[in-house]
Amino acid sequence: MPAIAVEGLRKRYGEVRAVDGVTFEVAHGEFYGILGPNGAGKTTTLELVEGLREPDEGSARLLGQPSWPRDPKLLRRIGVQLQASAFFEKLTAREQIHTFAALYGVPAKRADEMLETVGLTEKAGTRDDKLSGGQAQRLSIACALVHDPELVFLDEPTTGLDPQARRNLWDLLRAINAQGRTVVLTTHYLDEAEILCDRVAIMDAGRILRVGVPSELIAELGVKNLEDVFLQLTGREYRE
Ligand SMILES: Nc1ncnc2c1ncn2[C@@H]1O[C@H](COP(=O)(O)OP(=O)(O)OP(=O)(O)O)[C@@H](O)[C@H]1O
Repeated sequence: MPAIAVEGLRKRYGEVRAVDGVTFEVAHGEFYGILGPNGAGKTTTLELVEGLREPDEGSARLLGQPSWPRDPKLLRRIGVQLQASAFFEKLTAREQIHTFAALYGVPAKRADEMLETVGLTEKAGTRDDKLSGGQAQRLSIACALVHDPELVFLDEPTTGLDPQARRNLWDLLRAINAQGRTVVLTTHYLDEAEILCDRVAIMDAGRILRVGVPSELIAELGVKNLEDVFLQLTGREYRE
């Protein structure tokens, strides 16, 4: 049984087919990337898969269970990185993660360990609005991991970070995956997907154009990188 099985997902917003018949599977322990330009439908796909939105059609199963309608027992087993804007207001980094831990019934000690894992122990007493972009991203990842989920979903985790902060976050994401967790991320950085992901699904206009191992896709199409793969598949230059 795959960790994630998605079948025929569709979601429309008025005339816009944000997700237009998406099917894919993710194996246990896989690092899977959903990539595509702005507006491709990555975020909507992820929200449907996570069970945060109701699909118009199709279904997603996580660890063998349907993600919609939501089931608290299943939610306990998945971690969703929320945007920093979803933090509780005016709390310090430590207070944020302790609050998440308390909601999940996780001991405070575990919350402190997660702060250490993401390298934020020194910033534990800093209020969320005083953290840098990279620190806030790491705190949101720590909050998503505090209850030790088997599946981790990250929506554009490195957007807006400087190159060094991006690399640090890549190390953290690799470590999370190396612990045996299944990781799904969306990104519009093709270089990031090429470096991190075991397999990628390339999305455009609500559809998955191709799924594969980055190096195999590049070799198959006889091109240099994933940007060229996108160009070959769509006939358009990839623009962030
Ligand atoms: N709540 C909404 N109401 C109306 N239209 C929406 C809504 N959410 C997304 N859309 C539209 O659906 C399409 C897909 O959006 P989505 O955010 O899923 O793409 P994305 O690939 O994640 O893009 P980005 O990288 O910009 O976040 C876009 O055309 C977007 O404008």
